[in-house]
Amino acid sequence: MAEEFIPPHPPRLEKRPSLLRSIALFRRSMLDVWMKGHFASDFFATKILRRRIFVCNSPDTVREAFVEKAETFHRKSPQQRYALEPLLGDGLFVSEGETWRQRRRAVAPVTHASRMRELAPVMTEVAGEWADRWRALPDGAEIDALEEMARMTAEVICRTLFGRALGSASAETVVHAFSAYQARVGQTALGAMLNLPEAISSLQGFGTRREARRIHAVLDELIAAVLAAPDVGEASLVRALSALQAMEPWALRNEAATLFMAGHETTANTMAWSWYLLSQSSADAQRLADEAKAVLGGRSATLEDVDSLPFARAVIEESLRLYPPVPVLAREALEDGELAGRPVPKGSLVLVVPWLLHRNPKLWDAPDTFRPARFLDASPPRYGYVPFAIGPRVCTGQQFGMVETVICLATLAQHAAPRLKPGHKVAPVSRLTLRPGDALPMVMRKA
Ligand code: HEM
Repeated sequence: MAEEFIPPHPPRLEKRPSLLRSIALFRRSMLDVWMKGHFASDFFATKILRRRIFVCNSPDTVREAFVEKAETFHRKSPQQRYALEPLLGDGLFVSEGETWRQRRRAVAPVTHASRMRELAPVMTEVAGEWADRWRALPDGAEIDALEEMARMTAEVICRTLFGRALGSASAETVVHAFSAYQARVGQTALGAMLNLPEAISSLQGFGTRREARRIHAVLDELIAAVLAAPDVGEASLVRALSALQAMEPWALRNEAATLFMAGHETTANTMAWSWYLLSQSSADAQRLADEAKAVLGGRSATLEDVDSLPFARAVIEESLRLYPPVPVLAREALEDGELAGRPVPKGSLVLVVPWLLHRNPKLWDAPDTFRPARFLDASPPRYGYVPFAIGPRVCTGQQFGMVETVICLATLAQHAAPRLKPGHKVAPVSRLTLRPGDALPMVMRKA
Protein backbone atom coordinates (compact mmCIF):
# COMPACT_ATOMS: atom_id res chain seq x y z
CA MET A 1 0.00 0.00 0.00
CA ALA A 2 1.30 3.48 -0.91
CA GLU A 3 2.38 5.58 2.04
CA GLU A 4 -0.40 7.84 3.31
CA PHE A 5 0.01 11.56 3.71
CA ILE A 6 -0.28 13.37 7.05
CA PRO A 7 -0.80 17.03 6.19
CA PRO A 8 0.57 19.82 8.40
CA HIS A 9 -1.01 21.14 11.55
CA PRO A 10 0.32 23.50 14.23
CA PRO A 11 2.24 21.82 17.06
CA ARG A 12 -0.09 20.67 19.84
CA LEU A 13 0.66 22.31 23.16
CA GLU A 14 1.79 20.01 25.95
CA LYS A 15 0.86 22.38 28.78
CA ARG A 16 -1.46 25.32 29.28
CA PRO A 17 0.13 28.53 27.91
CA SER A 18 0.32 31.75 29.94
CA LEU A 19 -2.37 34.37 29.34
CA LEU A 20 -0.06 36.54 27.21
CA ARG A 21 1.05 33.54 25.17
CA SER A 22 -2.60 32.47 24.67
CA ILE A 23 -3.46 35.93 23.35
CA ALA A 24 -0.42 35.93 21.03
CA LEU A 25 -1.35 32.45 19.72
CA PHE A 26 -4.98 33.46 19.24
CA ARG A 27 -3.96 36.58 17.32
CA ARG A 28 -1.91 34.43 14.95
CA SER A 29 -4.53 31.78 14.36
CA MET A 30 -7.39 30.07 16.21
CA LEU A 31 -5.78 26.71 15.40
CA ASP A 32 -2.70 27.28 17.53
CA VAL A 33 -4.29 27.52 20.98
CA TRP A 34 -5.29 23.88 21.54
CA MET A 35 -3.52 21.40 23.81
CA LYS A 36 -2.86 17.77 22.91
CA GLY A 37 -5.49 16.47 25.37
CA HIS A 38 -8.27 18.67 23.94
CA PHE A 39 -8.61 16.56 20.77
CA ALA A 40 -9.89 13.47 22.62
CA SER A 41 -11.76 15.36 25.32
CA ASP A 42 -15.61 15.13 25.13
CA PHE A 43 -16.25 18.40 26.91
CA PHE A 44 -14.02 20.93 28.66
CA ALA A 45 -14.19 24.37 30.19
CA THR A 46 -11.66 27.18 30.38
CA LYS A 47 -11.55 30.88 31.11
CA ILE A 48 -9.69 33.68 29.35
CA LEU A 49 -9.75 37.02 31.17
CA ARG A 50 -13.41 37.73 31.84
CA ARG A 51 -14.83 35.15 29.42
CA ARG A 52 -15.85 31.60 30.43
CA ILE A 53 -15.57 29.14 27.55
CA PHE A 54 -17.15 25.67 27.20
CA VAL A 55 -16.09 23.37 24.37
CA CYS A 56 -18.36 20.54 23.13
CA ASN A 57 -16.25 17.88 21.42
CA SER A 58 -18.35 14.70 21.26
CA PRO A 59 -21.49 13.85 19.22
CA ASP A 60 -23.60 13.92 22.41
CA THR A 61 -22.43 17.33 23.61
CA VAL A 62 -22.61 18.81 20.09
CA ARG A 63 -26.22 17.61 19.80
CA GLU A 64 -27.06 18.90 23.27
CA ALA A 65 -25.69 22.43 22.65
CA PHE A 66 -26.53 23.05 18.98
CA VAL A 67 -29.72 21.00 18.51
CA GLU A 68 -31.53 20.27 21.79
CA LYS A 69 -30.60 23.57 23.49
CA ALA A 70 -30.25 25.64 20.34
CA GLU A 71 -32.59 28.33 21.74
CA THR A 72 -30.25 29.01 24.68
CA PHE A 73 -27.11 28.88 22.52
CA HIS A 74 -28.51 30.62 19.45
CA ARG A 75 -26.65 33.95 19.52
CA LYS A 76 -23.40 34.23 17.56
CA SER A 77 -20.30 35.01 19.62
CA PRO A 78 -19.42 38.65 20.37
CA GLN A 79 -16.28 38.15 18.31
CA GLN A 80 -18.26 37.18 15.20
CA ARG A 81 -20.86 39.88 15.71
CA TYR A 82 -18.18 42.48 16.26
CA ALA A 83 -16.24 41.36 13.19
CA LEU A 84 -19.20 41.03 10.85
CA GLU A 85 -21.99 43.40 11.93
CA PRO A 86 -20.46 46.49 10.27
CA LEU A 87 -20.58 44.56 6.99
CA LEU A 88 -23.66 42.34 7.29
CA GLY A 89 -25.84 44.48 9.58
CA ASP A 90 -28.78 42.28 10.54
CA GLY A 91 -27.96 39.73 7.78
CA LEU A 92 -28.82 36.08 8.46
CA PHE A 93 -25.31 35.04 9.47
CA VAL A 94 -25.18 37.32 12.53
CA SER A 95 -28.82 38.14 13.31
CA GLU A 96 -30.84 36.45 16.04
CA GLY A 97 -34.40 36.00 17.37
CA GLU A 98 -37.33 37.07 15.20
CA THR A 99 -35.13 38.86 12.62
CA TRP A 100 -33.11 35.68 12.13
CA ARG A 101 -36.26 33.55 11.81
CA GLN A 102 -37.72 35.92 9.20
CA ARG A 103 -34.50 36.12 7.16
CA ARG A 104 -33.96 32.37 7.35
CA ARG A 105 -37.42 31.92 5.76
CA ALA A 106 -36.28 34.15 2.89
CA VAL A 107 -32.70 32.94 2.35
CA ALA A 108 -33.04 29.17 2.93
CA PRO A 109 -35.48 28.55 0.02
CA VAL A 110 -33.44 30.47 -2.57
CA THR A 111 -30.27 28.45 -1.86
CA HIS A 112 -32.10 25.18 -1.16
CA ALA A 113 -31.25 21.85 -2.84
CA SER A 114 -34.40 22.18 -4.95
CA ARG A 115 -32.90 25.29 -6.63
CA MET A 116 -29.76 23.48 -7.79
CA ARG A 117 -31.23 22.69 -11.21
CA GLU A 118 -31.40 26.43 -11.84
CA LEU A 119 -28.08 27.36 -10.18
CA ALA A 120 -25.77 24.49 -11.19
CA PRO A 121 -25.51 25.50 -14.90
CA VAL A 122 -23.61 28.61 -13.74
CA MET A 123 -21.17 26.34 -11.87
CA THR A 124 -20.74 24.14 -14.96
CA GLU A 125 -20.13 27.20 -17.12
CA VAL A 126 -17.48 28.69 -14.77
CA ALA A 127 -15.77 25.29 -14.29
CA GLY A 128 -15.55 25.00 -18.11
CA GLU A 129 -13.99 28.45 -18.42
CA TRP A 130 -11.40 27.55 -15.77
CA ALA A 131 -10.64 24.24 -17.47
CA ASP A 132 -9.94 26.21 -20.69
CA ARG A 133 -7.69 28.61 -18.74
CA TRP A 134 -5.74 25.79 -17.12
CA ARG A 135 -5.47 23.80 -20.36
CA ALA A 136 -3.93 26.84 -22.04
CA LEU A 137 -1.14 27.02 -19.44
CA PRO A 138 2.10 25.25 -20.37
CA ASP A 139 3.31 22.38 -18.21
CA GLY A 140 5.47 23.88 -15.47
CA ALA A 141 3.60 27.23 -15.34
CA GLU A 142 3.37 28.61 -11.81
CA ILE A 143 -0.05 29.46 -10.34
CA ASP A 144 -1.29 30.62 -6.95
CA ALA A 145 -3.95 27.94 -6.45
CA LEU A 146 -5.56 29.89 -3.59
CA GLU A 147 -6.02 32.98 -5.73
CA GLU A 148 -7.15 30.91 -8.72
CA MET A 149 -9.84 29.23 -6.64
CA ALA A 150 -10.88 32.53 -5.00
CA ARG A 151 -11.38 34.08 -8.46
CA MET A 152 -13.26 31.03 -9.72
CA THR A 153 -15.66 30.82 -6.75
CA ALA A 154 -16.17 34.62 -6.87
CA GLU A 155 -17.37 34.21 -10.46
CA VAL A 156 -19.80 31.49 -9.36
CA ILE A 157 -21.27 33.40 -6.42
CA CYS A 158 -21.41 36.76 -8.25
CA ARG A 159 -23.08 35.26 -11.33
CA THR A 160 -25.62 33.40 -9.17
CA LEU A 161 -26.31 36.51 -7.05
CA PHE A 162 -26.55 39.13 -9.76
CA GLY A 163 -27.11 37.14 -12.97
CA ARG A 164 -24.52 36.17 -15.58
CA ALA A 165 -23.55 39.47 -17.20
CA LEU A 166 -23.64 41.78 -14.19
CA GLY A 167 -22.11 39.17 -11.91
CA SER A 168 -19.20 38.50 -14.22
CA ALA A 169 -18.49 42.21 -14.76
CA SER A 170 -18.53 42.94 -11.02
CA ALA A 171 -16.74 39.90 -9.53
CA GLU A 172 -13.32 41.55 -9.35
CA THR A 173 -14.58 44.75 -7.71
CA VAL A 174 -16.62 42.81 -5.14
CA VAL A 175 -13.68 40.53 -4.26
CA HIS A 176 -11.31 43.47 -3.75
CA ALA A 177 -13.76 45.29 -1.52
CA PHE A 178 -14.32 42.19 0.65
CA SER A 179 -10.58 41.44 0.88
CA ALA A 180 -9.88 44.94 2.18
CA TYR A 181 -12.56 44.40 4.83
CA GLN A 182 -11.13 41.01 5.83
CA ALA A 183 -7.66 42.47 6.26
CA ARG A 184 -9.09 45.02 8.74
CA VAL A 185 -11.26 42.54 10.60
CA GLY A 186 -8.38 40.22 11.38
CA GLN A 187 -7.01 42.83 13.76
CA THR A 188 -10.18 43.99 15.48
CA ALA A 189 -12.16 41.14 16.95
CA LEU A 190 -9.91 40.11 19.82
CA GLY A 191 -11.21 42.72 22.27
CA ALA A 192 -14.78 41.51 21.87
CA MET A 193 -13.77 37.87 22.24
CA LEU A 194 -12.02 38.56 25.52
CA ASN A 195 -14.93 40.66 26.77
CA LEU A 196 -12.88 43.86 26.98
CA PRO A 197 -14.78 47.09 27.59
CA GLU A 198 -16.81 48.33 24.61
CA ALA A 199 -14.73 51.54 24.28
CA ILE A 200 -11.52 49.62 23.52
CA SER A 201 -13.30 47.43 21.00
CA SER A 202 -14.97 50.31 19.18
CA LEU A 203 -11.70 52.23 18.84
CA GLN A 204 -10.35 49.24 16.93
CA GLY A 205 -13.33 49.13 14.55
CA PHE A 206 -13.06 52.49 12.80
CA GLY A 207 -11.27 51.25 9.64
CA THR A 208 -13.58 48.25 9.47
CA ARG A 209 -16.69 50.46 9.26
CA ARG A 210 -15.11 52.57 6.51
CA GLU A 211 -14.39 49.44 4.42
CA ALA A 212 -17.94 48.18 5.07
CA ARG A 213 -19.42 51.43 3.70
CA ARG A 214 -17.38 50.94 0.52
CA ILE A 215 -18.82 47.44 0.03
CA HIS A 216 -22.35 48.68 0.70
CA ALA A 217 -22.02 51.29 -2.05
CA VAL A 218 -20.86 48.63 -4.56
CA LEU A 219 -23.65 46.21 -3.61
CA ASP A 220 -26.40 48.88 -3.58
CA GLU A 221 -25.51 49.82 -7.13
CA LEU A 222 -25.47 46.21 -8.31
CA ILE A 223 -28.78 45.32 -6.66
CA ALA A 224 -30.46 48.40 -8.17
CA ALA A 225 -29.17 47.35 -11.60
CA VAL A 226 -30.46 43.76 -11.17
CA LEU A 227 -33.92 44.91 -10.13
CA ALA A 228 -34.13 47.57 -12.87
CA ALA A 229 -33.22 45.10 -15.64
CA PRO A 230 -36.00 43.08 -17.34
CA ASP A 231 -36.37 39.53 -16.00
CA VAL A 232 -35.06 37.29 -18.79
CA GLY A 233 -35.38 34.15 -16.69
CA GLU A 234 -31.70 33.72 -15.75
CA ALA A 235 -30.77 32.59 -12.22
CA SER A 236 -30.25 35.46 -9.73
CA LEU A 237 -30.40 34.98 -5.97
CA VAL A 238 -31.00 38.71 -5.49
CA ARG A 239 -34.02 38.66 -7.80
CA ALA A 240 -35.31 35.43 -6.19
CA LEU A 241 -34.99 36.95 -2.69
CA SER A 242 -36.81 40.12 -3.60
CA ALA A 243 -39.59 38.12 -5.32
CA LEU A 244 -40.07 35.84 -2.30
CA GLN A 245 -40.35 38.41 0.46
CA ALA A 246 -40.90 42.18 0.46
CA MET A 247 -37.58 43.48 1.79
CA GLU A 248 -36.24 46.96 2.43
CA PRO A 249 -33.31 47.76 0.10
CA TRP A 250 -30.83 47.69 3.01
CA ALA A 251 -32.14 44.27 4.14
CA LEU A 252 -31.71 42.89 0.64
CA ARG A 253 -28.17 44.29 0.58
CA ASN A 254 -27.38 42.72 3.97
CA GLU A 255 -28.48 39.32 2.69
CA ALA A 256 -26.54 39.73 -0.58
CA ALA A 257 -23.44 40.60 1.48
CA THR A 258 -24.11 37.56 3.70
CA LEU A 259 -24.42 35.20 0.75
CA PHE A 260 -21.26 36.52 -0.87
CA MET A 261 -19.25 36.35 2.34
CA ALA A 262 -20.58 32.94 3.40
CA GLY A 263 -20.36 31.38 -0.05
CA HIS A 264 -17.12 32.71 -1.48
CA GLU A 265 -14.09 32.06 0.70
CA THR A 266 -15.48 28.83 2.18
CA THR A 267 -15.69 27.16 -1.22
CA ALA A 268 -12.41 28.74 -2.43
CA ASN A 269 -10.52 27.39 0.60
CA THR A 270 -12.08 23.92 0.20
CA MET A 271 -10.93 23.78 -3.42
CA ALA A 272 -7.42 25.09 -2.63
CA TRP A 273 -6.97 22.58 0.21
CA SER A 274 -8.14 19.78 -2.09
CA TRP A 275 -5.50 20.63 -4.73
CA TYR A 276 -2.82 20.76 -2.06
CA LEU A 277 -3.83 17.44 -0.46
CA LEU A 278 -4.06 15.71 -3.85
CA SER A 279 -0.63 17.06 -4.80
CA GLN A 280 0.81 15.12 -1.84
CA SER A 281 -1.01 11.87 -2.54
CA SER A 282 -0.41 10.71 -6.11
CA ALA A 283 -2.61 7.58 -5.79
CA ASP A 284 -5.64 9.69 -4.79
CA ALA A 285 -4.92 12.27 -7.52
CA GLN A 286 -4.77 9.46 -10.10
CA ARG A 287 -7.99 7.88 -8.82
CA LEU A 288 -9.76 11.23 -9.08
CA ALA A 289 -8.47 11.90 -12.61
CA ASP A 290 -9.50 8.39 -13.72
CA GLU A 291 -13.00 8.78 -12.29
CA ALA A 292 -13.48 12.25 -13.82
CA LYS A 293 -12.20 11.18 -17.27
CA ALA A 294 -14.38 8.04 -17.30
CA VAL A 295 -17.57 9.89 -16.32
CA LEU A 296 -17.05 13.16 -18.19
CA GLY A 297 -14.88 12.27 -21.18
CA GLY A 298 -13.40 15.77 -21.29
CA ARG A 299 -16.58 17.84 -20.92
CA SER A 300 -17.58 19.92 -17.89
CA ALA A 301 -19.48 18.24 -15.05
CA THR A 302 -23.18 19.04 -14.59
CA LEU A 303 -25.58 18.55 -11.69
CA GLU A 304 -26.65 15.20 -13.21
CA ASP A 305 -23.02 13.94 -13.01
CA VAL A 306 -22.54 14.63 -9.31
CA ASP A 307 -23.89 11.25 -8.11
CA SER A 308 -21.56 9.48 -10.54
CA LEU A 309 -18.49 11.20 -9.06
CA PRO A 310 -18.28 9.61 -5.58
CA PHE A 311 -14.51 9.89 -5.29
CA ALA A 312 -14.52 13.61 -6.15
CA ARG A 313 -17.13 14.06 -3.42
CA ALA A 314 -15.02 12.00 -0.98
CA VAL A 315 -11.97 14.23 -1.65
CA ILE A 316 -14.07 17.32 -0.88
CA GLU A 317 -15.49 15.71 2.27
CA GLU A 318 -12.03 14.73 3.49
CA SER A 319 -10.69 18.25 2.82
CA LEU A 320 -13.61 19.65 4.82
CA ARG A 321 -12.81 17.22 7.64
CA LEU A 322 -9.11 18.05 7.85
CA TYR A 323 -9.39 21.78 7.11
CA PRO A 324 -12.95 22.90 7.89
CA PRO A 325 -13.25 26.43 6.42
CA VAL A 326 -15.11 27.52 9.56
CA PRO A 327 -12.94 25.78 12.17
CA VAL A 328 -14.67 27.24 15.25
CA LEU A 329 -18.46 27.56 15.71
CA ALA A 330 -19.10 29.95 18.58
CA ARG A 331 -22.25 30.90 20.47
CA GLU A 332 -22.98 33.08 23.49
CA ALA A 333 -25.32 31.73 26.20
CA LEU A 334 -28.43 33.95 26.21
CA GLU A 335 -29.41 32.74 29.70
CA ASP A 336 -28.08 30.43 32.40
CA GLY A 337 -28.02 26.87 31.05
CA GLU A 338 -26.43 23.48 31.49
CA LEU A 339 -24.25 21.29 29.29
CA ALA A 340 -22.96 17.79 30.03
CA GLY A 341 -24.45 18.21 33.51
CA ARG A 342 -22.41 21.36 34.24
CA PRO A 343 -23.83 24.84 34.78
CA VAL A 344 -23.13 27.28 31.93
CA PRO A 345 -23.69 30.85 33.11
CA LYS A 346 -25.36 33.46 30.89
CA GLY A 347 -22.75 35.25 28.72
CA SER A 348 -20.40 32.24 28.50
CA LEU A 349 -19.02 31.22 25.13
CA VAL A 350 -20.06 27.77 23.93
CA LEU A 351 -17.86 26.36 21.19
CA VAL A 352 -18.10 23.45 18.78
CA VAL A 353 -14.67 23.28 17.17
CA PRO A 354 -14.70 21.24 13.95
CA TRP A 355 -10.89 21.52 13.98
CA LEU A 356 -10.88 19.39 17.19
CA LEU A 357 -14.00 17.27 16.59
CA HIS A 358 -12.91 16.19 13.09
CA ARG A 359 -9.59 14.97 14.53
CA ASN A 360 -10.96 13.36 17.69
CA PRO A 361 -9.24 9.94 17.81
CA LYS A 362 -12.34 8.44 19.46
CA LEU A 363 -14.33 9.21 16.29
CA TRP A 364 -11.81 8.83 13.48
CA ASP A 365 -9.29 6.20 12.53
CA ALA A 366 -5.88 7.83 11.78
CA PRO A 367 -7.45 11.28 12.32
CA ASP A 368 -4.55 13.35 10.97
CA THR A 369 -4.14 11.28 7.79
CA PHE A 370 -5.50 12.34 4.38
CA ARG A 371 -7.65 9.35 3.42
CA PRO A 372 -10.59 10.37 1.19
CA ALA A 373 -11.71 6.73 0.74
CA ARG A 374 -12.88 6.73 4.38
CA PHE A 375 -15.98 8.59 3.12
CA LEU A 376 -16.67 5.84 0.56
CA ASP A 377 -16.39 3.05 3.12
CA ALA A 378 -18.67 4.48 5.84
CA SER A 379 -20.86 7.46 6.69
CA PRO A 380 -19.23 10.03 8.96
CA PRO A 381 -20.29 9.96 12.63
CA ARG A 382 -23.58 11.84 13.11
CA TYR A 383 -22.89 15.06 15.06
CA GLY A 384 -19.19 14.20 14.80
CA TYR A 385 -18.71 15.75 11.34
CA VAL A 386 -20.04 19.30 11.09
CA PRO A 387 -18.21 21.34 8.41
CA PHE A 388 -21.51 23.10 7.65
CA ALA A 389 -22.51 23.35 11.36
CA ILE A 390 -25.62 21.59 12.64
CA GLY A 391 -29.00 22.47 14.15
CA PRO A 392 -31.30 25.37 13.21
CA ARG A 393 -28.37 27.59 12.11
CA VAL A 394 -26.88 24.97 9.78
CA CYS A 395 -25.42 26.43 6.57
CA THR A 396 -28.19 27.16 4.06
CA GLY A 397 -25.65 26.79 1.24
CA GLN A 398 -24.51 23.24 2.09
CA GLN A 399 -25.91 21.72 -1.11
CA PHE A 400 -24.74 24.71 -3.17
CA GLY A 401 -21.20 24.38 -1.78
CA MET A 402 -21.00 20.60 -2.28
CA VAL A 403 -22.37 20.69 -5.83
CA GLU A 404 -20.12 23.60 -6.78
CA THR A 405 -16.91 22.05 -5.42
CA VAL A 406 -17.59 18.58 -6.88
CA ILE A 407 -18.42 20.05 -10.33
CA CYS A 408 -15.32 22.27 -10.33
CA LEU A 409 -12.91 19.66 -8.93
CA ALA A 410 -13.97 16.88 -11.31
CA THR A 411 -14.02 19.16 -14.36
CA LEU A 412 -10.50 20.48 -13.69
CA ALA A 413 -9.01 17.17 -12.51
CA GLN A 414 -9.50 15.69 -15.99
CA HIS A 415 -6.93 18.12 -17.35
CA ALA A 416 -4.66 19.20 -14.51
CA ALA A 417 -2.83 17.76 -11.53
CA PRO A 418 -0.97 20.77 -10.07
CA ARG A 419 2.03 20.05 -7.82
CA LEU A 420 3.17 22.12 -4.87
CA LYS A 421 5.98 24.52 -5.82
CA PRO A 422 9.24 22.89 -4.65
CA GLY A 423 10.45 24.38 -1.38
CA HIS A 424 7.08 25.90 -0.42
CA LYS A 425 5.87 24.95 3.07
CA VAL A 426 2.13 25.01 3.73
CA ALA A 427 1.00 26.16 7.18
CA PRO A 428 -2.72 26.39 8.00
CA VAL A 429 -3.87 29.71 9.46
CA SER A 430 -7.30 30.67 10.65
CA ARG A 431 -8.82 34.06 11.26
CA LEU A 432 -12.35 34.28 9.85
CA THR A 433 -11.76 31.15 7.77
CA LEU A 434 -9.10 28.43 7.66
CA ARG A 435 -6.72 28.90 4.72
CA PRO A 436 -3.43 27.37 3.54
CA GLY A 437 -1.54 30.60 4.35
CA ASP A 438 -1.81 33.74 2.21
CA ALA A 439 -0.88 32.00 -1.05
CA LEU A 440 -0.57 28.46 -2.41
CA PRO A 441 2.11 28.43 -5.11
CA MET A 442 1.75 25.39 -7.35
CA VAL A 443 3.21 24.22 -10.64
CA MET A 444 0.89 23.12 -13.45
CA ARG A 445 1.09 19.51 -14.65
CA LYS A 446 -1.22 17.77 -17.13
CA ALA A 447 -3.40 15.05 -15.54
C1 HEM B 1 -17.73 24.52 1.44
C2 HEM B 1 -18.56 25.52 1.54
C3 HEM B 1 -19.21 26.02 2.80
C4 HEM B 1 -18.93 25.74 4.11
C5 HEM B 1 -17.87 24.82 4.67
C6 HEM B 1 -19.88 26.50 4.91
C7 HEM B 1 -19.94 26.47 6.29
C8 HEM B 1 -20.86 27.17 7.05
C9 HEM B 1 -20.94 27.12 8.48
C10 HEM B 1 -20.02 26.30 9.37
C11 HEM B 1 -21.96 27.93 8.87
C12 HEM B 1 -22.41 28.19 10.30
C13 HEM B 1 -21.48 29.15 10.99
C14 HEM B 1 -21.75 29.25 12.47
O1 HEM B 1 -22.56 28.51 12.99
O2 HEM B 1 -21.11 30.08 13.11
C15 HEM B 1 -22.53 28.49 7.68
C16 HEM B 1 -23.59 29.37 7.68
C17 HEM B 1 -24.13 29.91 6.55
N1 HEM B 1 -23.76 29.63 5.24
FE1 HEM B 1 -22.32 28.36 4.65
N2 HEM B 1 -20.69 27.21 4.07
C18 HEM B 1 -20.32 26.95 2.78
C19 HEM B 1 -20.90 27.46 1.64
C20 HEM B 1 -21.97 28.31 1.62
C21 HEM B 1 -22.59 28.81 0.41
C22 HEM B 1 -22.14 28.44 -1.00
C23 HEM B 1 -23.59 29.65 0.80
C24 HEM B 1 -24.57 30.44 -0.02
C25 HEM B 1 -24.70 30.39 -1.31
C26 HEM B 1 -23.61 29.67 2.26
C27 HEM B 1 -24.50 30.39 3.03
C28 HEM B 1 -24.54 30.38 4.41
C29 HEM B 1 -25.47 31.18 5.20
C30 HEM B 1 -26.52 32.14 4.66
C31 HEM B 1 -25.22 30.88 6.55
C32 HEM B 1 -25.92 31.46 7.78
C33 HEM B 1 -27.03 30.52 8.26
C34 HEM B 1 -27.73 30.98 9.53
O3 HEM B 1 -27.10 31.56 10.42
O4 HEM B 1 -28.93 30.70 9.65
N3 HEM B 1 -22.62 28.84 2.71
N4 HEM B 1 -21.85 28.02 6.57
